[in-house]
Amino acid sequence: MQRDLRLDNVGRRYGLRGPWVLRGVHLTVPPGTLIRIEGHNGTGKSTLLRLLARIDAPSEGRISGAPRTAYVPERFPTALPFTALGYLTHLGAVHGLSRPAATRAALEWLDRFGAAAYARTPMAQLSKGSSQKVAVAQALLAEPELLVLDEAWTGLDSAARAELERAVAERTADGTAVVFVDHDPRRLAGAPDATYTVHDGALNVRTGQGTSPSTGPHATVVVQGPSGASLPAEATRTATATDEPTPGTHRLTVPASHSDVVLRALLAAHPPWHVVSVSQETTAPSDPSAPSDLSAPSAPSEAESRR
Ligand SMILES: Nc1ncnc2c1ncn2[C@@H]1O[C@H](COP(=O)(O)OP(=O)(O)OP(=O)(O)O)[C@@H](O)[C@H]1O
Repeated sequence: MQRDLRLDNVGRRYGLRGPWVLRGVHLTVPPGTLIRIEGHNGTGKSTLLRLLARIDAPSEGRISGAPRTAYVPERFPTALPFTALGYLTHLGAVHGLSRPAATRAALEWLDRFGAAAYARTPMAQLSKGSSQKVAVAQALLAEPELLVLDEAWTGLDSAARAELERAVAERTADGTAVVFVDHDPRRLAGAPDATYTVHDGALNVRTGQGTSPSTGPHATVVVQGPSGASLPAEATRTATATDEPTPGTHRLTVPASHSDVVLRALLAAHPPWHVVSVSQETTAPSDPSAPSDLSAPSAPSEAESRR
């Protein structure tokens, strides 16, 4: 099965004679990549994400590839006749988990997002924030190959926002492709492999945001390993830069939102790597003016919500 999702010359308009919302869109989403989509209101970001999630079809052009996909829509339907746990368990079963495994996974995700107390609350009675946690949990539960997040952070409290950033970092390190839209430019700053802008119906790659992103908070992790050992693949894949200042001592620059995942990979290696220091820079990695010690990645700050 082809796991790369590919859009070739894709166009979408609503209605036979409606204006083109998107036209001539070419995009390939390889496994393990993190892609940010930005653009002004109403430019077609959600339209593009619905096409990527394959819940909408293009009016012209072709979409190929069939990764197992999970999607968090901009507006999650809450009036469902289930409890939060019942809904997630049902979806887990749809995704092929046994019922006990689905229940276990559902409870784990609700717990990670601080919503375990609402497991048995009917969906229709959940607050906006709690139902957003269910929306996010249903997508992560599926362990997808492609995760499509349409403003999934909106409505979450700061702990849950940080948890979702961690979950994205874990998924991409595991080979899941993640495509997201978020109104906060600081969301996963420095982490995306590519950023695209939707403008006038076209999708343009934003220059200066290639495989070595230079914006956003980064952490510098210094580790020492067994002599001659290579860094774990998960760590090198996530790092935006690595070097070996002295033999056996490696320095990795990683997006702050991904530092947990890198540390876990280093500590779980056989034999484990020795972590000498972790420090966070709150500005671009090239700016040496603001380093500060860090034992755990800080929660991202949130721009004022549009809604
Ligand atoms: N189901 C639909 N039927 C008709 N028009 C639609 C439909 N969905 C979107 N549109 C129109 O397509 C255009 C792009 O909408 P879309 O929601 O994709 O933009 P967006 O960039 O995600 O906007 P926002 O940032 O406000 O969420 C808008 O003009 C919108 O009115």
